[in-house]
Amino acid sequence: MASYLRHPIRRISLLERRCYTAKSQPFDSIPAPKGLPLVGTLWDVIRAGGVSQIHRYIDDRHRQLGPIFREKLGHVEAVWLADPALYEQVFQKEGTCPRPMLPEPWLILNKKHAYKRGLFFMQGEEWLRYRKILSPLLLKTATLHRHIESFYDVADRLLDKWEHTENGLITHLEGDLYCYFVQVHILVLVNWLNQEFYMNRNFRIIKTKITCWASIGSARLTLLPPALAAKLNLDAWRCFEQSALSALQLANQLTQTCLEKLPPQDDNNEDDCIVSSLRQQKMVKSDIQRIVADLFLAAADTTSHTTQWVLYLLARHPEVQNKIFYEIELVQSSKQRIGDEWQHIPTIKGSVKEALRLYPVATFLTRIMQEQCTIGGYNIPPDTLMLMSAYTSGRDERYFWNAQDFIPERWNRHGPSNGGMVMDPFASLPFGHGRRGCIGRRLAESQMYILLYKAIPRFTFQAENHVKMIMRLLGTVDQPVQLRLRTRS
Ligand code: HEM
Repeated sequence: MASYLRHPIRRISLLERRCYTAKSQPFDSIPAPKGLPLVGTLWDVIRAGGVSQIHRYIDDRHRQLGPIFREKLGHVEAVWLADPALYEQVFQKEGTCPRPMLPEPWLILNKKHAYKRGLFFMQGEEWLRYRKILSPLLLKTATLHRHIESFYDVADRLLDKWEHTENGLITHLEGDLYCYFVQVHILVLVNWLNQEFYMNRNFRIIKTKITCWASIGSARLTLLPPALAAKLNLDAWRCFEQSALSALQLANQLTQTCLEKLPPQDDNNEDDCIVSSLRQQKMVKSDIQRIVADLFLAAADTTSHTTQWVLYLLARHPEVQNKIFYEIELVQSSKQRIGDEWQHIPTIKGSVKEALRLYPVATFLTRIMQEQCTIGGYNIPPDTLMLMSAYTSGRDERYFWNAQDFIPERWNRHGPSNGGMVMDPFASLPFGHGRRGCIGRRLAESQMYILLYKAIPRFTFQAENHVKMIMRLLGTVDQPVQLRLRTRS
């Protein structure tokens, strides 16, 4: 907050917004920091705390250089944006098959090991074809509602486990949530979950280690040209390669096991789960496998880290927990219960939105412009990488009243006290936007709402420590969150 007040990001006037499209200055005139010969601004990054603090580093740059600047970080040159009007321009010009930035270490790895990957790694016509098949399946509410009872069941098991922790202290929140979200995604994707999986504690332990290695490995790689690191087989590359291969192997094994457990193809059973729907589309098994394996990887990390932030914020705000508790009581006492009450708790929805605004797991949205265009009044050549700084715009006072504070009510459109608390919702885009926006958004939101809907009536949460955000591929906590829970009487 203090840093914001000292150096507010320059405001973009209405006139300037209009001018963005009217005139175009050369690319080289985009503000840029002064760097040293050869190493550029590398020392600045290291001084600021390295790649794990990159969100803060970029935040400071925006205060210094404004809502648009260009900078080469490591081997990647990009134009950085922190303004909803500029985001809008990027999405307007992203084309029919938008190109996000694919992490280079993963591209090298895919090529080296001849891995064909899922939707996120696809481009052009191939991406468009699979996206058209997957979008309606993942957005279909029937797919979700079919599993509600099972979701409740998985949530109850996690909460039962928490109820029996010693002194009510949850010490492995990240691992517990990861396991929970893998289980609910298995239900949706392959409609199979049994005792064997609940018992597979190894999965959680292995995965926790893998996430950690993969993050450390690729974080170290981002300052090194990955192609060079791979060619020289440097320690950082080997670390990344080992952990990434283990993660892929695990996701593939899981998908393979799930495919084997699936009942034989039944033409009348198309809505049962995503995999059987894909089989209905006559998709070959190897394609189903790579797509579903990548969905597991994309789904479990993002939802578990976000839920960790939500629980942490709620634990710091007992008054919000109580508000949710009373909203749930109210909905449950209503005579018009229809079984989807979990969808109608405004403070749960607001809490998830606030956690994603303050701690967006996808801290930067990326697009590679395919044609020459004008953004922010500057000429942008084809193949320029645009990085949208979600962390910075989500905490900007111009778009959110008391932007540094956790205020779930600000998102309640029908509430009495939200007037003027969200000036521009486009400044917080935690699921991205446009044609390549997150395909799992509805699924992720529902699963997070259901867990909170089950948890808050049972417990109150209290945070035993303070955590900060660091980048480990995703925006996550710098140390394990220690939650103490008490059973509500
Ligand atoms: C809190 C949870 C989640 C967050 C914050 C999140 C965020 C994002 C973001 C920011 C993108 C890039 C969007 C863009 O560039 O415009 C994305 C893409 C994607 N997400 Fe999610 N996601 C979440 C959960 C999920 C889940 C549950 C799934 C799968 C079931 C999923 C699957 C994907 C896939 C496949 C893509 C690539 C889409 C494409 O390229 O067409 N995500 N997500």
